[in-house]
Amino acid sequence: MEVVPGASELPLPESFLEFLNQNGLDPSIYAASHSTPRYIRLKPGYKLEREEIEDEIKCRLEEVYWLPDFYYLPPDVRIASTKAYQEGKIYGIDAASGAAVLALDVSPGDHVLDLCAAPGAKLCMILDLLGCSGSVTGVDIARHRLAAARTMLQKYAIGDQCRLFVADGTTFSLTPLRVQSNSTSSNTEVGEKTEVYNKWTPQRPWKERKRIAKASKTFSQIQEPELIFYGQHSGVVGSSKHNVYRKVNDEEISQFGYDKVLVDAECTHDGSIKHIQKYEQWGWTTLQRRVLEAERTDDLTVLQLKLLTNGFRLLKVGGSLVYSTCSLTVAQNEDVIERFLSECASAKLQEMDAAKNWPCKQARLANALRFDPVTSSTSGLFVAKFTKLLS
Ligand SMILES: C[S@@+](CC[C@H](N)C(=O)[O-])C[C@H]1O[C@@H](n2cnc3c(N)ncnc32)[C@H](O)[C@@H]1O
Repeated sequence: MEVVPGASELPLPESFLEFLNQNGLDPSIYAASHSTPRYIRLKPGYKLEREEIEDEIKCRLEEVYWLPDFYYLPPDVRIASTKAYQEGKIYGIDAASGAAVLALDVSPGDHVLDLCAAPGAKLCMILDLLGCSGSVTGVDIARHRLAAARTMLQKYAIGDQCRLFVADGTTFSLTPLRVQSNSTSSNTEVGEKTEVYNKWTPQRPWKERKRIAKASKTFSQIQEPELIFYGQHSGVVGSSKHNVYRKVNDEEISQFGYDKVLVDAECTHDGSIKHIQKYEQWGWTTLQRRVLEAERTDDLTVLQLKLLTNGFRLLKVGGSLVYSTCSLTVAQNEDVIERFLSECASAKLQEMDAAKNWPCKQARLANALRFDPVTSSTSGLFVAKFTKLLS
């Protein structure tokens, strides 16, 4: 496949330039990609170690003026081999991703759902913002990716209030464990032995390991979300399986659903030039096949709408949902949102209080925002926030 040194000064393959063209995106938005800084976030409590960390990585950590606890470094600085990273004092996370999490406005005590959680950078930030009450439920359809998120929780020692489910976010239906339901829709049989969750341990009994191995091969046949991690204060320990997997009706969800939901949807990743550049090694034909084919992008917009709709269904009245993608196409963002708003009368696009001084652009819809490398010096990201009205 011919690779054209386009207006972006990056060797972008012809098919990607064509994809940009078809979606009305100017390749020059990537012109600044080589100089886009590397961003890190300091784990709360480690601010005083900033100088020590600077000595180790041999450069200054410059504060991101519009995003608390975020710093930027020259793009070529590597952090993976540093002690600060290995000891879990710093996270590598793009500032635009940080903005999407900040837009959620997480408060201590919130019950938060992260519907496309893996590999977990935003999940970690949500947990850091949560304080010591409330819970976070992370869901992802890709088991190996969610297992990587679990490793991150352990590395940063922040999993105490978190539970992770391998599940399809378009049908996931479990509410946070605060539901005090009078529901008669109990599915516990009279006399059924009540199994209660004990402290989570990575050692799974043989029978369960066998079931997991089978399940990971045939996800499409699994009906039930698979709990692959839960922290001591996630609400799971001491709860019965019946309670964790209890089905609740929509009326109960409007009262006891999640306070905040993040739908960081699967997308073509075209806003993240670092992701696209990985195809230089994987092969540009793989990019064509996996990302750009029209059939795949059509399926994606259907998936995005389903994820958004289901995430919103699980939100309680008065709660907030943030929808983000690292695509800059209108089809995966504004079009999905417009369709969703036309189908869901209780959804209202909301202004993002945190966004007052963010260096981003207004999207085609009022209150929705776009980050791109040229305007924001970040990776590309689309962010919109909704609130749930009483219907
Ligand atoms: C953009 S990534 C999420 C990144 C993540 N929020 C983070 O900050 O690390 C999109 C994720 O959606 C997941 N995904 C795709 N289809 C899904 C579905 N039907 N249900 C749940 N997750 C899905 C993918 O496995 C992928 O991990």
